[in-house]
Amino acid sequence: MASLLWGGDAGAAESERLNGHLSNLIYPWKNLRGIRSTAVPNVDGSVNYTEDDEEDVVDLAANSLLNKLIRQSLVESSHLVEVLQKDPSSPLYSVKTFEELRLKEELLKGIYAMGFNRPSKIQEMALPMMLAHPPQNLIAQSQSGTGKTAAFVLAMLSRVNALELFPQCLCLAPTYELALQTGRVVERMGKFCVDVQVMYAIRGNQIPRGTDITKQIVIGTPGTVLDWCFKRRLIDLTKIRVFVLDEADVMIDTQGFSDQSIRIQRALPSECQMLLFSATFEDSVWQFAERIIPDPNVIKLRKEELTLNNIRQYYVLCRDRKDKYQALCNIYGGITIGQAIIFCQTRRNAKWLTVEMMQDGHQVSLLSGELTVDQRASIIQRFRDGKEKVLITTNVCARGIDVKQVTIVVNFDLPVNQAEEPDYETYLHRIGRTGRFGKKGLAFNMIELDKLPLLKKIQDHFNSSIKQLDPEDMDEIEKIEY
Ligand SMILES: Nc1ncnc2c1ncn2[C@@H]1O[C@H](COP(=O)(O)OP(=O)(O)OP(=O)(O)O)[C@@H](O)[C@H]1O
Repeated sequence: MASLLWGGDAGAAESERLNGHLSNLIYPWKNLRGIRSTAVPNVDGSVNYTEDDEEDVVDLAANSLLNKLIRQSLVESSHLVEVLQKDPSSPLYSVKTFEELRLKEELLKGIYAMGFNRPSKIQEMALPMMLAHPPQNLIAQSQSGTGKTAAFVLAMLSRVNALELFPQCLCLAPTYELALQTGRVVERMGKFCVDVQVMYAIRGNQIPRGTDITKQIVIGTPGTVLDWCFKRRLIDLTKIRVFVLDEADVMIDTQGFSDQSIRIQRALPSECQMLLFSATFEDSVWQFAERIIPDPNVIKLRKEELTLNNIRQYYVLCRDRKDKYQALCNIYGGITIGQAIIFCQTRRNAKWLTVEMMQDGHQVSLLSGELTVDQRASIIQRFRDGKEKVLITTNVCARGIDVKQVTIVVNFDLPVNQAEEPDYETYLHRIGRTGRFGKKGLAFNMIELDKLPLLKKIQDHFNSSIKQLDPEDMDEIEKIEY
């Protein structure tokens, strides 16, 4: 199957250029929220940076892309899938194999070529609903990595008619890069569906006026899709059979996207199948989902809860950051550390610490918000491969990054919110583990005396004990095991 931005070799070349763009990880996320660009420490420990005390803003779209780039396999869950049917009296089907879905031969081949043996938990329930006749609408929510994209790509590919040369499936994504990622899944899964083609309705894809779009699947961002449908009349929405709204939680976070998506949805024919996916399900997502998906079935897979139960937590009282660093060195000298993640509240502290540690000969890498998503992905990959033993980071890494292999987490600064109150959720995300893995861990909090009340609040909030550690008492440090 081919993917074209617009027909002919020129289109293919352009597609390649955009895809290449993505793999070279050169995305200007840093500019999205007005964050200044600063340099990363050099290998020799020297550093050229503009010092800033900025905290990294968590960018949902960037995080989502990062998750996709670093994901290595399906995220399993021990929870049951919850299903809410539009018509509770109709039978509920679930499948344990892809064969049961009676897919086209070439599609089944594509699925197996991707290495999928059986449907994921959410796919077991979602696929029969999505492929049912007559088509059913669906709202599905499950954590990132549980197989949602693969599910709706399968639905789109199974519903297109390759012989009809006009857009039949329309998928909205919150960013250009996320649209390209979904397109890649369509290309891989549809590898043997030779006559099915994808087109990207994204900024920068200039289509001459009067062009007849012959590709069956269009993936794009709401603004450009709106433009192509209403202003330029390149897409006839009345012919769309499957409408997918992906990453709804990220979508509603971007101003204007909800309204644009709703405008597009309103112009679709009533028999068009409408599907909405989201990794999280706050009330705002739910309200949006209900506005845009009529008569939906709903599927939810709850996320594994994080717990502090298996984590031994310590705190060390320090005078200033130099003192914190000294305490860190003592801990480092006293216990055998495999790999550790150290969290700092500001980029400035993270950079300072990186330089100090490098100068002391540690293998350290720095992950912070000024890096492009691709650079972040490659730093995380290197860390996972054990190329660096310590990852120093800001809040940009607190969530969504799988730190299973890391047994030591250091809060070089306690996470606080803008009101200077403890940020409990971030604390939990930094050091918590899913109880299911039952893995043990150690957490060290470096705090100045005036931050002690914050620590106390964290302790009370989680009803867990955080023990004081004397950084000078090497005997005590050496007794710590994990
Ligand atoms: N049935 C399956 N068997 C094995 N691997 C699968 C299966 N379904 C999906 N995967 C793989 O698991 C990973 C996560 O799947 P997918 O991207 O579809 O999840 P997602 O829920 O859409 O995540 P996100 O919300 O981040 O997009 C991908 O690498 C995908 O190729």
